[in-house]
Amino acid sequence: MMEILRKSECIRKCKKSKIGDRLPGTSNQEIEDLFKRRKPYEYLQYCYYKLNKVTNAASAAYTYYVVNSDNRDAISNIKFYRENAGVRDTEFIDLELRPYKEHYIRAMMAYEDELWEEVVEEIEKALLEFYKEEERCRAECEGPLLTSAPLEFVSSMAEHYVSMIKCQYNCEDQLSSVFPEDIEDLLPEHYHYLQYAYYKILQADKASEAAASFLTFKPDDKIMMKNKEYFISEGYEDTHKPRPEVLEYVKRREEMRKIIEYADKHLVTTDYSEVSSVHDDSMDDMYGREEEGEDESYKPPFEHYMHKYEDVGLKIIANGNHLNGSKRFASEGFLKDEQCTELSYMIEDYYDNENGSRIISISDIFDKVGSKEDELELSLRLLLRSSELSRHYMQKYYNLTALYFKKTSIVCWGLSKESQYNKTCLPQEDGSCLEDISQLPTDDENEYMSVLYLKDLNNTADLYFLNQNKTQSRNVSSRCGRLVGMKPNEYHNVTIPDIEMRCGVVIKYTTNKKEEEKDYVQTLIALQLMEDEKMTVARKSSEEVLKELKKNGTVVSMTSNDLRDNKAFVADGLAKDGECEILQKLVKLAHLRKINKEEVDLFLDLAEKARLMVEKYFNLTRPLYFDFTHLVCRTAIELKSGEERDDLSHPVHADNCILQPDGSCIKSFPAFTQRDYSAILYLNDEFEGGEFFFAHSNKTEQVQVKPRCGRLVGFDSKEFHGVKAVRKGQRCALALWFTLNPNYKELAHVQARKIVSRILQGNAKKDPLSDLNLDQKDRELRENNKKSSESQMDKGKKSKNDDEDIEDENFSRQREKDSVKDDSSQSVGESERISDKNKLSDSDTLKEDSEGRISQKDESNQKSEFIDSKSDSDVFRLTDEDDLNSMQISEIESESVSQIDSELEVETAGATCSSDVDGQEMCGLKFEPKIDINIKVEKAENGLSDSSENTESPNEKTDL
Ligand SMILES: O=C(O)CCC(=O)C(=O)O
Ligand SMILES: [Fe+2]
Repeated sequence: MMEILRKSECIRKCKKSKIGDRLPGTSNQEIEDLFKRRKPYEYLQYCYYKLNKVTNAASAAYTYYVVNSDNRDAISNIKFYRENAGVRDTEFIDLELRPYKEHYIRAMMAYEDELWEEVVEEIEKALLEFYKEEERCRAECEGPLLTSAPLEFVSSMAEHYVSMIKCQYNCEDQLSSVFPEDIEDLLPEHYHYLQYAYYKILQADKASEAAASFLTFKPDDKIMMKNKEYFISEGYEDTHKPRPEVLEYVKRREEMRKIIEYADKHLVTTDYSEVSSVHDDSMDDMYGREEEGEDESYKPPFEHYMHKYEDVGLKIIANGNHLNGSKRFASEGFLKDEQCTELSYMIEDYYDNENGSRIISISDIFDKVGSKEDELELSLRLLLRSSELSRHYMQKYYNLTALYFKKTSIVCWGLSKESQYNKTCLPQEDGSCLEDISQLPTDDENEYMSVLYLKDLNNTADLYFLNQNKTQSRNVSSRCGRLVGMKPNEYHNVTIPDIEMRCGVVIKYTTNKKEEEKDYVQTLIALQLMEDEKMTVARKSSEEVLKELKKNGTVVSMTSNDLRDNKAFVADGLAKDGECEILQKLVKLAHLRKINKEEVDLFLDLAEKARLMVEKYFNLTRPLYFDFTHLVCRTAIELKSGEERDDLSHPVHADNCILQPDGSCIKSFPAFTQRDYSAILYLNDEFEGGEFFFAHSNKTEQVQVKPRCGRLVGFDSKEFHGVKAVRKGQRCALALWFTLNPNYKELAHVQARKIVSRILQGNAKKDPLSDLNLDQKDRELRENNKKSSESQMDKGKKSKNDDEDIEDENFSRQREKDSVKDDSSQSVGESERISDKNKLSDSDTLKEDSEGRISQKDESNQKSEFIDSKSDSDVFRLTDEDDLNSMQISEIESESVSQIDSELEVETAGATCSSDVDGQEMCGLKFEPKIDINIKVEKAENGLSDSSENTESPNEKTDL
């Protein structure tokens, strides 16, 4: 077969040099995805229903529900079949549940109950079935191939063969979907369980064999290596041998992998839009290229991690095979447009060096921060966050155990034209020039390098990678958020653009801790010190605000004790009725682009009060920062008379981790791990439903809180909670997420505060955002901002009683066992990426979180994914420049209240349809089995909306 692949490669080369590359073909991906999502069952259940075959319909509906448990129709259909069609629980059968899954699930349950014999029995059965299923899957790959373009015989064969192998290789991943999510390393996991269960039932020989089998899949697993030592020391060396089926399986996969790798390297069809071959070389390096000094031992771990990153928007667009060298890749999705702009601003006032490049180090930037207002500081923090994300990604991509920053800088080319005239300069990504490509440093095996581009330059300033002979190059264009990874000694050149500058964050990394960049670490420390200083000043004014709150009747009405020991509290009276009304209008008016400064000021003021309450109640020793703030109103869609809903508007989730089916919550990428505390300030109670509740890890309800104007619920972001559906009326709330990590400070918040303070002080400019980045203005603003935060704090004070001291006791009354977590080690930016795609394993959590981190252009999608589709939501956030700019308009237009009210009426009355994820309009829901709408309630087998412990709304009992 290898011979055929080689021949095919040869024919392609010939054709390509004469005729050019063939166009990319159409893919079956969409259809495959639909099947993966079990879409046909949705139709099937409807057809069965129409044919009056209710039990079959129920099973089809259930099969669909298993992987679409967020889907509104899937849920209401199950409910319908159970409650209206009398289908019993036992009759809901997952038609896709294969025996290997069933046994595996049973084994998991037995494991929970520590029934070791049963674990062994079930896992052994699961294994048998798994191998059978895997074989079946491979056999199915041998079907006909839908080729995209007519090929000659040899190439057809090669293409067919390779796609078959790829399909077969994929079988393991396909089978790894056991629950709705994939289980990574499902097959090895079997042996892990087996090893433990055999050990528990004192069959150490079998346990030792299972351990050896597991290690065949994962030879570096530390725990299992320890176990191995144990078994050997206990005299089970003889039995420490992998099972034959394991050896066979692993060997087969390795062979398949090699073929795929070869094919990817030599039979690749170029994607014109992303990576293109610039000048094709002659035929002479056609064979034996693998011997050309490329590191054959290197295998990018695409299989697991990299796919996970793709799911959250970090997508590999070219790997080493596409780029002429094994240790090169290009991925994208690392920065949003506005973040690129933000980072590009930072480098404007620096100078070029004699090469014509501009190299700005982290410490250069930090030096400027000292004398500037917050924006530069926040941009620097963004730089640190995105560098951290790049580091994290590089480490995973190259499968390294540790990777440290060695040199971090922003490098730009093209501001000065000098280098253009300097013919001896071969510009490099790190800002240096080579006279000759052979001058490249020799490989330092500890060193890696990445470039994160900040500009979209349409093929005018590409990076060219050369092959070992320097005869053939591949290029990657500069695009905002695109990351290129390489070894620093890779042969490459940069093209300098004609008119614009070409900028990227260039990082050199090292696997050697001793070489870690001091500047980077020192900058982090210095930023922290700055923070501490600022906080000392801020503390003073915060005491004032808290006093004021107390005086105005804000009370902590429920503490952790009243909230089933959740690390949480409820406070009342934080906002007055009039204030709640103003904020509700703000949501509507932002929508209509008519907001004014007082409203935004109030928004900021209340957000700040909420922040202080949380800080105070939890007795935090470190400051809390706004991570994300938004105002959201949900309007229920009218149901027909007789219709009821008992589902959830926000499914049970935690705000900073991903709730797993087993009740654990994974606090790691890609969750919003930086979020430490959450708070919701409610603005009204003229609606039905919409109760907030804390929940157990199994998603059942613990205790409810009924929203009302001025009521604040504050809690540790790790607490499980949810929101019941809004059945009637409109529910408005200000939702706030806080972080202890200043690197996640919300830039928009700082900017908005600045703009408002300027306007409030009568300094209004025509375009308040236009000069935010100018030094001089910044200095001026800094002063204003200081004053304004004080003035904001004083706002609304009528009389001041300095003798009245805050009773700290009430705030700190519920001092929790849990200490405040330090998340500063979390890699940044990660979560921002997630938001863009809503694709995590536990979609509930993501949906919640996703709202927080989206760029404006994504918002329409995001909103519709996130919201309860039986309600319509309006959102106001500070991240929209247009909204902030429109404050100017409202100053001039100055709306009358009656006008505003009539607009509101019109809007609310019209809000009876909502968009689903695909943007389709859905109106008038009926209780008939349906397809294509989303909502979330409990799994069918747990009983729908099984809310157990409803409590009354809380009483006011503790005085501030
Ligand atoms: O609106 C609420 O009461 C809570 C919302 C929430 O939990 C969230 O957005 O994460
Ligand atoms: Fe939440």
